[in-house]
Amino acid sequence: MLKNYSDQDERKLVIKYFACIGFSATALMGSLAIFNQQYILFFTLFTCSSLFLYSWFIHKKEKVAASIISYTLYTLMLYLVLTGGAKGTGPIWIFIVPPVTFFIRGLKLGAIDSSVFILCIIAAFISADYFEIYEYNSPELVFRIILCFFIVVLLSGFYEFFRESHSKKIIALAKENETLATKDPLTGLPNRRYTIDYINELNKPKHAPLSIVLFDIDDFKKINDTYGHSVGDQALVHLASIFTDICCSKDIIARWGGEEFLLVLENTTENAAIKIADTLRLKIQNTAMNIENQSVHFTISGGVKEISPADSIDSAINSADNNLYRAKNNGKNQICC
Ligand SMILES: Nc1nc2c(ncn2[C@@H]2O[C@H](COP(=O)(O)OP(=O)(O)OP(=O)(O)O)[C@@H](O)[C@H]2O)c(=O)[nH]1
Repeated sequence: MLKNYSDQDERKLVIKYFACIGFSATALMGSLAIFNQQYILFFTLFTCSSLFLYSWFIHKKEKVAASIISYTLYTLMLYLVLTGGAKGTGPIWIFIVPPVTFFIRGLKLGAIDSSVFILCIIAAFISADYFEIYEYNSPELVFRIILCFFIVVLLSGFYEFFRESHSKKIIALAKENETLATKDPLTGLPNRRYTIDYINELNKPKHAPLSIVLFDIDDFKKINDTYGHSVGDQALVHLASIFTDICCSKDIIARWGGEEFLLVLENTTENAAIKIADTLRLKIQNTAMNIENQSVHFTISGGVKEISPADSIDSAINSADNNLYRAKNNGKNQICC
């Protein structure tokens, strides 16, 4: 049950933030346009403002919201370049495009959009002149605006590239830390800390009855003493793999510590848990491990306890431990409840 790490939530927030800014800015500029009796400009800004507002209300499909914001912005910018905007100041707004595009569309789509947008901007400047829509008096200024825009695209692209790679490194580190904190490094099974949290989470009426089985390998000290600690480690890995093979995907088998394993069974009564534990016990007894060309058989003992949502987890584990103790005292290789 590893967490799903991504920077998707941050990106959603940035999309909402841009939708809000886009709405406010275009609404304000629209008000100025109507004040200056520029009705076409007012209508264009009012339409853009509505689209920004609409994208703010899109909660689940953030890619759709990002596309609406981007394409609304591109269209508005092209319109401003083509018509000159208010008194020829239209083109200065195009510098908003690169950071917004890279922030909300990501590096790849941002780079594609920015490249296409530069070509469209050049075409818009040429068309404004060719179709006599607006006359830009200084070709040098137009050239410098385009050049400067290109530099801002490069800088925004670099920034997004470093931001994305840094974010990927942090996500990988967080995943690695979570694995280290929740898994036993030898067997790869969940560790005690993770399992306690898991049982607490699971101990709810909808999963009841919940049963646990605490297993302990019989006479494991002999394995270490006879073959050495590293063979003992291999034996633990061997037994862990038998446990995982037999358990259902919804059950969890954890390394509880040393040579102890804990099985957690949701919606399972004590009687059913005993049967499952006995199946595991027999499987382990009958599956030999090859150690130094000898077939070595292991046996396990287990203590079962059914937990109800009102029970404390600590006392349930203590009861399972007491039952395991009885299984050991009764001659090992058995399950007690
Ligand atoms: N190789 C290895 N041995 C471990 C590990 N953790 C615990 N052990 C060994 O497990 C053994 C447990 O010994 P005991 O508590 O005496 O239990 P036992 O020999 O299994 O006897 P019973 O529990 O009475 O059946 C000790 O020798 C520990 O060193 C581990 O991670 N690797």
